[in-house]
Amino acid sequence: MIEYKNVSFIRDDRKIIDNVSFKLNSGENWAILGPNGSGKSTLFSMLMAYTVPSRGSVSAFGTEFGRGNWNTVKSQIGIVSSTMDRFDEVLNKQSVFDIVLSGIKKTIGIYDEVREFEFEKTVGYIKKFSLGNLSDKKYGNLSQGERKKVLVVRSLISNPRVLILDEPCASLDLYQRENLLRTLEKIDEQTNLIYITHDINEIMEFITNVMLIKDGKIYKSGLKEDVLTSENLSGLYDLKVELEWNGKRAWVKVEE
Ligand SMILES: Nc1ncnc2c1ncn2[C@@H]1O[C@H](COP(=O)(O)OP(=O)(O)OP(=O)(O)O)[C@@H](O)[C@H]1O
Repeated sequence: MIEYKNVSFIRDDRKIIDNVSFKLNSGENWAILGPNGSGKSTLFSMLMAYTVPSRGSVSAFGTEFGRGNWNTVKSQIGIVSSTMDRFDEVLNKQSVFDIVLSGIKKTIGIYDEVREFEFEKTVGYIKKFSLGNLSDKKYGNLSQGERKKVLVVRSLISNPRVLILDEPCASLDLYQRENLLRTLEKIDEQTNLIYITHDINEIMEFITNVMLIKDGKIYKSGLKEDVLTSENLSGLYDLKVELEWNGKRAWVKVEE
């Protein structure tokens, strides 16, 4: 579905992304881990054309970036990241229902006539993702966790083939984090996730593959069980850590 071939992104003679090759196949959900500034957001912002590779090629759904209509590709990719924060002023005044509905229209705000099937689809998504109690509330009055959830559902309503979640649980308390993770569990299999995080504990059962990025390079990548090991994480963070599994989720202990 998505393929990066020998991709580099160079700024001021610095290789921010260094010769990355990566393939996301249908049915896979990837978690992306790496130290601050390792290039995680830059790597995947290429899919939204926020960043253009300096070398190599990026393809999605059979179209190579720069050689086909990337707007058609982008219409099949959703993203929830802090880049949405710049729309807060507009979003704050809107109801949760309208924000979810605007995901069908792919606009910030509703400007066109709403057709009945669009209204019904929104009702369905509000119900499926348990947003009924918030539906009439203004976005500006929601908690951080509720806001993130609304933005995720807004992205999902356009049935993206790939959804990029860039640190969706950052700054959420434990309760709100778990609530958001439960929401992600309800996502259809047709949507493949790219889940960027700093927290190993957020890597849920639905994550099938993991990529570890260090200094713009892939440090390790593959099946979750193979990549998430004490040895790999110790090397990734230059810190002696021990990974423990509690059933289906893992967490790390830093060794003294
Ligand atoms: N357009 C650009 N021009 C110059 N430097 C850039 C550009 N885009 C990203 N960088 C730099 O590239 C590095 C990687 O940034 P990026 O945000 O991708 O890292 P990250 O792994 O997502 O970090 P974090 O975990 O802190 O969010 C940073 O040092 C950043 O300042």
